[in-house]
Amino acid sequence: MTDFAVRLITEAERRSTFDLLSRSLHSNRVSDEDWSRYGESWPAEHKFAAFDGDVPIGVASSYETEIAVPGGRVLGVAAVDGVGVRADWTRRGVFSAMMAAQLADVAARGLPLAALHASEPTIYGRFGYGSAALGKTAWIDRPAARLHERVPAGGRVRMLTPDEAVKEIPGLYQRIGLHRAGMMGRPEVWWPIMHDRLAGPDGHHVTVVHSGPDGDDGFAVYATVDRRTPESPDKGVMLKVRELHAADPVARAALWRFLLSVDLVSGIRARFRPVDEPLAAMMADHRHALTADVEDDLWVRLVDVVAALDARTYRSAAPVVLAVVDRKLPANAGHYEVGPSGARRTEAAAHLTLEVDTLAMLYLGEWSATALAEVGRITARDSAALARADELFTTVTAPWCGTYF
Ligand SMILES: CC(=O)SCCNC(=O)CCNC(=O)[C@H](O)C(C)(C)COP(=O)(O)OP(=O)(O)OC[C@H]1O[C@@H](n2cnc3c(N)ncnc32)[C@H](O)[C@@H]1OP(=O)(O)O
Repeated sequence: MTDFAVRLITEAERRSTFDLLSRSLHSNRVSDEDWSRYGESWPAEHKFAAFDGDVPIGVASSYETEIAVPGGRVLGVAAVDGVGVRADWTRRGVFSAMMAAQLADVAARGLPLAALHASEPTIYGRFGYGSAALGKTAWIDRPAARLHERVPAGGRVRMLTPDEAVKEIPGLYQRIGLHRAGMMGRPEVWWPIMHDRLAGPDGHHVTVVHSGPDGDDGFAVYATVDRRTPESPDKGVMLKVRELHAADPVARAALWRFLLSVDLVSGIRARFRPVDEPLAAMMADHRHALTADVEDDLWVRLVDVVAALDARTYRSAAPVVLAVVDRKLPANAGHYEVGPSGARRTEAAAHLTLEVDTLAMLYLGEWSATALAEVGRITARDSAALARADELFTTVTAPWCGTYF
C-alpha cells in the first residue's frame, strides 16, 4: 500500500527538504546563517519529494547542466545532487518512487543523460545508472617529492584573496572548458556552496591561479589539515587538494609545482583525480606519487539512448549492433547500430546484448566491452564483435568529472 505521495516541492518546502537531505547524509543541520549564505544552491526547481501528509520524508533533487562526451560534444544532463529518505521510512519504496518520478521528468524534458555521485555503489544500477568514470586518490610524499627535470615550467602562479576567488574562479572554470569526457558545467546553483568554501567563515581554503601567455588558464583550491597529535608529533600537516583544473599540461605542471613547494607539509592528498593524470611520471622518483585508491566517481544514466549514443564519436571499426535492455525506461529498449558514422536504431540482429547501466559503463570510454563481457555484463554473439566494440568505444583520454555535486 502506498501511504506517501511524491510530487515537486514548493518554494516554502526548500528548507525542510534540505534539512531532510542533510540529516540522511549525516551532515549537520544548517544554521539560519549558513542557509542565508548558500540556500540558493537548493532551488525548488526539479526537486521531487515524498510526503507523509504534508511532512517531507524523502527527497530527490537534480539540476540541469551540461556534460562533455567523447569527441567533445556537450549534452544536456540532469545532475542528481541529493537523494535521501528519512530513517523511519527506508526500505518501503520511497526512494524508488522518487527516482521513477525524477527519471520520467528528465526524459520528458528531453535531456539525454542523467549523472550522479553515489554514496554507495549498490544503489543506482537498478535505475539504469552505471559507473562511467573512475577517480583516483593521489598521495604525494611532499618532503621527498621532486618533479622530473623535463616536466614543463612556465607562466606564473598567484594566490587569490577569498573575495577574488569568488569573483574569478567561475569564469576561469568556464574558460578552461569541458575538455574531457565526463566534465560538467557548473551553473549558478552549483556555486554557492563552493563560494562558501572559497570565502566562507571557516577560512581553510586557499586558491591559486596559473597564468600562461594567453592569460589565466588553471587554478587549484586546497586546505591544510594539521594531523599532529601528542602521541604522533611527526605526522605533520596534510595538504588536501580540493580542485585542480588546468587548460594544458604546462598549467597543470605549474600548479602541482606550486603545491609541492608549500612548506611544513608532510603529504599531499588529492581525491577524485583523473585516473590517467601522469603524476608518477611527473616525479623524479615514481614512488613519491602513489595512487592510494581508485573508486567509482561519476555514474551516468542514458535517458535517451539513441541521442546519447549518436552524440559521441567512435574509433574506426566496422559497426556493431547492441541490444539494449532498459527496465525503467522501456522506450529505450531495442537494437542500435553503432559505428564511426554514429548510432541509429535498427532491426538487425544484435552482436552484443547488455542492460542500460552497462551501456553507461562503456559510454564514456572507462570500461572495455571485453572486460564487461568477461564479468558477465555483456553477452556477445561472437568475439570479433566484442573486439570491434572495444575499438569503437575506446578513448585515448580517460573520462573524468572533476565536479562534486
Ligand atoms: C546522488 C546521491 O545523493 S547519493 C546519496 C544517497 N543517499 C544516501 O545514501 C542517504 C542515506 N540513505 C537513504 O536515505 C536511503 O537508504 C536510500 C535513499 C539510499 C534508499 O531509500 P529507500 O527508500 O530505503 O529505498 P527503497 O525502499 O526504494 O529501495 C529500493 C531498492 O533499493 C535497495 N536499497 C535501498 N537502499 C540500499 C542500500 N543502501 N544498499 C543496497 N540496496 C539498497 C532496496 O533494498 C530495494 O531493493 P528491492 O527493490 O530489490 O527491494
